[in-house]
Amino acid sequence: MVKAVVLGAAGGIGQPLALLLKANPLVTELGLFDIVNTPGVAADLSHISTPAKVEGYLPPDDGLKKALTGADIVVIPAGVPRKPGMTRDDLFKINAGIVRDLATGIATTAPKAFVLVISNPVNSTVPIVAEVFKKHGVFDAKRLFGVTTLDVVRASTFVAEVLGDLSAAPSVTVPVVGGHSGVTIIPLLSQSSKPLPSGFASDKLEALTKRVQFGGDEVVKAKDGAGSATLSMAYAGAEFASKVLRALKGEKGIVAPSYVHLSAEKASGDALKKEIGKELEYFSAPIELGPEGVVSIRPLGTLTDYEKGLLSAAIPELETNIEKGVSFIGNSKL
Ligand SMILES: NC(=O)C1=CN([C@@H]2O[C@H](COP(=O)(O)OP(=O)(O)OC[C@H]3O[C@@H](n4cnc5c(N)ncnc54)[C@H](O)[C@@H]3O)[C@@H](O)[C@H]2O)C=CC1
Ligand SMILES: O=C([O-])CC(=O)C(=O)O
Repeated sequence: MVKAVVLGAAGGIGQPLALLLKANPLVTELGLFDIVNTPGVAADLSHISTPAKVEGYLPPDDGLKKALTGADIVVIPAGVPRKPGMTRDDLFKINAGIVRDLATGIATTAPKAFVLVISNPVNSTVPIVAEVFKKHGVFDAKRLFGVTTLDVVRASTFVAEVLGDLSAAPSVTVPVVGGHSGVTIIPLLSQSSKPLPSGFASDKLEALTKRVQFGGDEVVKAKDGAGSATLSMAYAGAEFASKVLRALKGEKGIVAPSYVHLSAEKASGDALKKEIGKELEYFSAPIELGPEGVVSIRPLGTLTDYEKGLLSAAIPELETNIEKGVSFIGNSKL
């Protein structure tokens, strides 16, 4: 029996993500929470002929607590999306408080659940969840994940496009490490499972790297005020959730990049800090998953000089984003 819960389930990401979780045969119960519209979304999904029993909850009558009771995995896409001209950090003002309050609900009702944070800015919202959990004495770094899968999905697609064979996209794997905003997104294209064409020019490599780093902006611009990536994010979120669930069920050797606290597995986390050359608390790297969550954090491996430059450029912004999330909770009473 597996209960999955989506917080922000009526939104642009929440609805298609809930659909994909309803379609996942590993899920037997699906709890949907939002401040609006969840009864309708739940009624609609409940007619789909898959195992999951679906319930929708709203804030009155302890809806958050009811949604979270018995949760094994909680996915959080609640919060406002970007409009053209905004950075992800501009969302902090509104989303930090939303994520803090939802994290408080999880800490008190489902402290053992795996928590997958989608709400932006991920580089700061994951530390917010961790700090809330620490205040409640329930923080387990192995179970907290910032969802960076969309960067990986984009890298696979864009590399396949460069190779002129979109049908290769599902089998192209590119480690994307660092964080989830602009220059903190570091695609390690030299490690693509399908190499780029030999003699791939450096200006093309730079353009491809930038496309992965700023793929979110491409969608924000195209949607022209109507929000940011929702469908590709729902796909990516469901992919990552499915890997976490398969690992929970005992499948071995599942690896997926995610933004985690580097204490999640001490030896490999410390080794990664050495590779990065900085005492960062959080970083996105390929993670081996198991029934208890993080089993180990994989090393970055050999970086090209260009990728080393990307890493150096990412570190100051990551540090600032992490500190912003940590100090938001700071000494505040919850
Ligand atoms: N990690 C990633 O790769 C990505 C993250 N995002 C982020 O995901 C978030 C959601 O994006 P969209 O779904 O497009 O936005 P949206 O506005 O369509 O949906 C957000 C939903 O959250 C709900 N919500 C607001 N406050 C809430 C609360 N206190 N409790 C529960 N639900 C609440 C809203 O009612 C709405 O239904 C944004 O912060 C966006 O930046 C978006 C794409 C990719
Ligand atoms: O760009 C945004 O604001 C949404 C997001 O995180 C992405 O699409 O990667």
